[in-house]
Amino acid sequence: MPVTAPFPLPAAAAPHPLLEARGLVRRFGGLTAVAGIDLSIAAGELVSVIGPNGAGKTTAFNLISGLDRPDEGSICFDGADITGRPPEAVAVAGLVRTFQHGRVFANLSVADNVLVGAHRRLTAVRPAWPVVGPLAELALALIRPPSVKAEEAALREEVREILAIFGERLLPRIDQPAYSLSYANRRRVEIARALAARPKLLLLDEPTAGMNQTETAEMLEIIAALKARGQTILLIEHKLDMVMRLSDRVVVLDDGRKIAEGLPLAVRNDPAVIEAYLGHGAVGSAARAGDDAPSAEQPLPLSA
Ligand SMILES: Nc1ncnc2c1ncn2[C@@H]1O[C@H](COP(=O)(O)OP(=O)(O)OP(=O)(O)O)[C@@H](O)[C@H]1O
Repeated sequence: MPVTAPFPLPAAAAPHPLLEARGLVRRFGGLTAVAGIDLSIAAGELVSVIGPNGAGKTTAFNLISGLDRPDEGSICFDGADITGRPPEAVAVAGLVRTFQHGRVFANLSVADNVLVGAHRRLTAVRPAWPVVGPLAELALALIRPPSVKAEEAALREEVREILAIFGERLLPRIDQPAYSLSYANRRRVEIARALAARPKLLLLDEPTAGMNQTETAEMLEIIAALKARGQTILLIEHKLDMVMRLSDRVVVLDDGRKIAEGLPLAVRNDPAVIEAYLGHGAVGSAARAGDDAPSAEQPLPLSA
């Protein structure tokens, strides 16, 4: 499914890497969920984070996106220190995420859900006046002068372009409330909303969780097309086929630590990675059987 929308991507102002997290630590009581992780991503890269259940992937995402604060470590994004900053500020900086289980505004239409993502980009209806700004915004929203109407019309057109990325999945439902959508469509709407913010870095937390094979294949094509037009993406994904096909680089977490990082095939064949998924015995028996590692036809048994 081709990405037809030509809407522009924001340019990253910073020298590479776009994101650089160093020494991230997050403890929950006696449990260290993230135990000193470094993670970087350059503009235009697609990096996947994989690892067994409980490895610390979502916790790391929460730290990077401002949903949670690290106990130790620093996060630099596009040249600015965003460590411990709230999610709204991180999103304004250009780092936008989606969630493992998909979050949409159930009573808003598909179009309005996506428009919410573009809210920060409004200028005509959001005068940057101190103190009276919010009141002026309310007045402008009620009066709707031509400048506000023109901005809204342009954004609504952009929403259509973004929805077109998902083929016929969302466009015919543009005015339907999100609660009436299928699970897979709600997840697509969430990604569309993230794209409406024109993120410099898009964090996708298991975008195909709960999707069937056809839906997963479609999502793979969409992510590949986003990548092809230069979108920088950090992806958590359990489906290894997808990871292998999409990633420039793969980071493997286990027990809160980074145990491997590199090109997809190298990571897949890394004994430490195989061990993390299969345990010592499985690596031993694979070697005895003459296999160095699970092959592309015999993927690591990542959980769905
Ligand atoms: N808020 C929390 N309070 C206590 N423990 C937590 C909290 N959030 C995560 N954990 C624990 O931290 C560890 C890492 O969890 P996390 O969700 O980051 O793993 P994950 O790699 O994303 O797993 P999955 O693939 O199952 O989503 C787990 O042991 C989890 O139970």
